Amino acid sequence: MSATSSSAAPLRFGTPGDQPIIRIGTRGSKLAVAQTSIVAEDLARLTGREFEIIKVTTHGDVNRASLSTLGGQGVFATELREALLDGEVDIAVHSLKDLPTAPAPGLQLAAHPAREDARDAVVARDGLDFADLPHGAKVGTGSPRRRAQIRRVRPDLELRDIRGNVDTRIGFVTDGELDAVFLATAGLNRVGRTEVITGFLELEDFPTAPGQGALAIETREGWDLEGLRGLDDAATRAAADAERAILNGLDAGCQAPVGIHADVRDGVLTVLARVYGKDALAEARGEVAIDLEPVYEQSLGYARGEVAKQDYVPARLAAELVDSLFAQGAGDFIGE
Ligand SMILES: NCc1[nH]cc(CCC(=O)O)c1CC(=O)O
Repeated sequence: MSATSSSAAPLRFGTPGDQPIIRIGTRGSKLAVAQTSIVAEDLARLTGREFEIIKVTTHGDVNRASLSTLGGQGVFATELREALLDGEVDIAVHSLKDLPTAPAPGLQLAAHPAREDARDAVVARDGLDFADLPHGAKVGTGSPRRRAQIRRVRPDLELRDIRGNVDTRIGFVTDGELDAVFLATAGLNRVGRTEVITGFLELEDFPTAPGQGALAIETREGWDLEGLRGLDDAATRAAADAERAILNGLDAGCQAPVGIHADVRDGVLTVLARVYGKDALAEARGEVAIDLEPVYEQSLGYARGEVAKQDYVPARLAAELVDSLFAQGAGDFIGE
């Protein structure tokens, strides 16, 4: 049984009708509730139904240990998935980057809304951009990927392992303890804190975590809702599938020192993947023309194991890149 709680004033969206309210599960953090509210508003508009947000407390929220010691894998997703399977909620909204790549039996990834900005943001004192940080500045991040990327370009910076929600991390800078922290731009935008951003880490040098900036709408397998597909963005889905197929192919979790970013522009899927070792780097990039129309149906079949890797363009490109990364020693870096 997962811990669910509803606040005094229920969070409802849409107009009450004859049909039952649809319950949307989410983590209780400000970011989770903010992004789930955006989804609920869109769903109300697309389906004409009424929705209520149910907060589910997850292991990742209760345990305040550093994510690197927690191990990462699914700490935020497991209880939400249990609530879905138990029928306590009908829909779960996840940050895609926190969702394990292994398929969850009995559940389906029903939609990926259009992705937000995938870049990491710099939040620094005095409006400083990354390049302006003085020699030896104290910077905080709990992410092994961000640590590796920063170490490569600015070995002079003093790295501190921090974690906590968006407000906590911004607080390290505003209270003067650190010179800068790094957060997902998407999260800052969704909670309405865009104004704290003092710079961006561009994806070319700082490819982010697979799925960063994207959301996943999960439901019980076979559960369908008229209009739900209207929320799905084919380009986001293709990019997300490619990124997650690489993570899965590397046998790496969301805490691995891996940066992967894919996007679709003008009918071309471009994927960049980097695996960071102590002193070395494995990099692979690829491009392929993609027809987004069939991606939706194919992607659902691919998730169920009914569409083979070699028949699904994003997965095929991902498999090629994984081979190349392993040939460059990525397997050793992941274990380091
Ligand atoms: N690991 C926590 C987490 N999960 C999703 C986001 C941001 C929103 C997103 O990437 O969609 C964050 C915070 C962060 O990394 O700054």
